[in-house]
Amino acid sequence: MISKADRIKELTGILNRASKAYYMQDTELMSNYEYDALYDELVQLEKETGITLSNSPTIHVGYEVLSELPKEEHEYPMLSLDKTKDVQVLADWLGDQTGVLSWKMDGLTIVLTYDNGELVKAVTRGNGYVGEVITNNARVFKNVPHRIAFKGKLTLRGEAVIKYSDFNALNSQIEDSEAKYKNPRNLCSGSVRQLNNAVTAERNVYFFAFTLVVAEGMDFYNSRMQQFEWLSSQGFDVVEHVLVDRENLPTYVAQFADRIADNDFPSDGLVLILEDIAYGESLGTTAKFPRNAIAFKWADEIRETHLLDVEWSASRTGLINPIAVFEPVELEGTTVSRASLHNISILRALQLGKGDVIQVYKANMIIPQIAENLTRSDTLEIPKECPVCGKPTEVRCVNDVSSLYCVNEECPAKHVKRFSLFVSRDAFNIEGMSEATLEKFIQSGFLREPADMFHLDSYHDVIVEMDGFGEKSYQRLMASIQKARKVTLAKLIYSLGILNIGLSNARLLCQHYRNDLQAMLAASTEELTAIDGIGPVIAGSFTDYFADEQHRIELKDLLGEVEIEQENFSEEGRVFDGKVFVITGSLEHFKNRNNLKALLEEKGAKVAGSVSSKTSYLINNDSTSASSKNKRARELGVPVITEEELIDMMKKP
Ligand SMILES: NC(=O)c1ccc[n+]([C@@H]2O[C@H](COP(=O)([O-])OP(=O)(O)OC[C@H]3O[C@@H](n4cnc5c(N)ncnc54)[C@H](O)[C@@H]3O)[C@@H](O)[C@H]2O)c1
Ligand SMILES: [Zn+2]
Repeated sequence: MISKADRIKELTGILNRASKAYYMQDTELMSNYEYDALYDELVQLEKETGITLSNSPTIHVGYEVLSELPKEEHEYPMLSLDKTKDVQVLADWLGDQTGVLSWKMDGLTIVLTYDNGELVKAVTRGNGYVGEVITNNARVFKNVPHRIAFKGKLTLRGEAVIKYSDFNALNSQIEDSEAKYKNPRNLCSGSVRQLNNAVTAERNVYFFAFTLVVAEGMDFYNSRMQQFEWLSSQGFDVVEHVLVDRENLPTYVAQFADRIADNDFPSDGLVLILEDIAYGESLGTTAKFPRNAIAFKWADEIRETHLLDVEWSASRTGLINPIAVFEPVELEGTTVSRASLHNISILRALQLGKGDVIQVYKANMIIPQIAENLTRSDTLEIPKECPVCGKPTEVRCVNDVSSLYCVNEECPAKHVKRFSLFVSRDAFNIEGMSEATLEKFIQSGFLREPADMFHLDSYHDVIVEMDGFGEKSYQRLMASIQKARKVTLAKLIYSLGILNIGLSNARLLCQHYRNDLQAMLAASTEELTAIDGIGPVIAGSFTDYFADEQHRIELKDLLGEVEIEQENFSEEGRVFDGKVFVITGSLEHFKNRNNLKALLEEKGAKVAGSVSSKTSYLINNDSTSASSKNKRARELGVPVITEEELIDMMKKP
């Protein structure tokens, strides 16, 4: 049995490592549930023994500020909040006072300062004493007023947050499943702490005020509610709130709870602050918490169940993720049977084994997690072999987080990227084949080389049983694969993912050889370099790729599956041979720039990114625009034409 003092030391270390990962590296060494439980244990031990180490997380707030952003000390230090999960404790805490109950928003806390009616400063909470200056970023938040009617000095605090809907929309545009953002809080933290505010502007960050710190010369009649009302009148969005007393508190808490599932703004609980400002301030603070406010965290609905298995899911970068599979349980209204275990560190901390009795819950009422392992058999083996390729795995430790990796360069799990290109719009254009689907097929061993794409029908029975699949979606996918069999040679070459061979280079090659693939493959690097537009690097990539016997076999297999569409490479169609175009501004006739570019290239033109003395035409529908391209074109005497004029030119022989 270790002594209490030793346990205090141990817990302080564990919690500090977890905080560092959580706040600074956007990773988690343990669930919030476990963090809070260990934290409570530490608080208890510190109370019993009277020992608090100088680096104890119970007396420090937030994260150390290590970014490249400028730092600034807060005029009024920002503390954390004491918490409870018990409505009764919350009611007792309020006693005979009235309080203001609001969402505890889950983003990044920011302090704004206005002077003479202007936003002059925005600083993050940081470690509570020193934060990062992000004034220019705050200016591009969706709803922060740049000017207000009040001319005195105003300091207020609030939470910068990103909506679930915006978070999901952004993630859906990221094809690479590992580059996706983990949650709106991580995304918000990254978006607000940018060095370039153009990035912040795109992320739709909202700011909700929750504390008025000072408003010079203003009298709020000692009321938090008055302060909130006044902030609204100045143009701020104030966190949604309601005035409560001990009697009606439980009803209001229940009403907030009912709305979590539909709330587009992420929250991780509620905050209760005393309505009486002066009385609240007279209570003072502890080392870490103000005494005039308290946070309420949702008492998670916890269910006991049995761990059936841990699945290991390999991904493109080689990372192998553990997923717990358990006997299905009802949680917050849905049936749950799986929960991510995140990484090896979390898995080891839980000492799992098949058949263990585990407690599961939904974090913030949304994401299934394992809270506790009651039986801790610790018999689970971490696979020594990759579930996909069978080659040895490796546990790697980065920033105190251990994760399992497949180190085999040839592991099919890593081929997802390659197949993503293969099915993309400019290549085989297989609609409905998402990266997630590719990953499943590759993991199951259905896709090893490109030609395999056309044999997926042999796995019909397995595919229709897969998660997210049914007979209907299977048929739809097969139909788009069938459709894709007809392809131009240029697209086929592009689809192979040869280094430096984009679609336009593949087109150049096909044009030059009039689609004669054998001649293309027989050409030497020197011969290819002689083609206009093909340099030694591109030529070298092409010949290197096909010097590999395996690549030639794969190409042959693929050719056996497809029908090459003949293209017209006759000189007549090439009305823009040797011309150089630059496109700027928005387009009306063509869907997008890539479309127009492809058409121009087909007609023999080159499309460049900037105007130079070599430019033949600048395409711009607004010839009066003050854009730099327009200006440069005028300086150089390059004709500026509209899309209409361009279309006319194409018609001419
Ligand atoms: N999983 C891990 O490894 C890990 C590590 C560290 C921390 N954590 C989690 O973070 C928590 C501690 O976080 P914290 O100290 O940053 O914040 P907190 O949970 O103590 O929350 C207090 C802060 O919430 C903000 N806030 C949001 N809405 C508000 C409102 N309406 N009114 C007033 N304040 C509002 C304020 O900035 C306030 O300071 C832990 O309980 C734990 O769950 C997890
Ligand atoms: Zn592998």
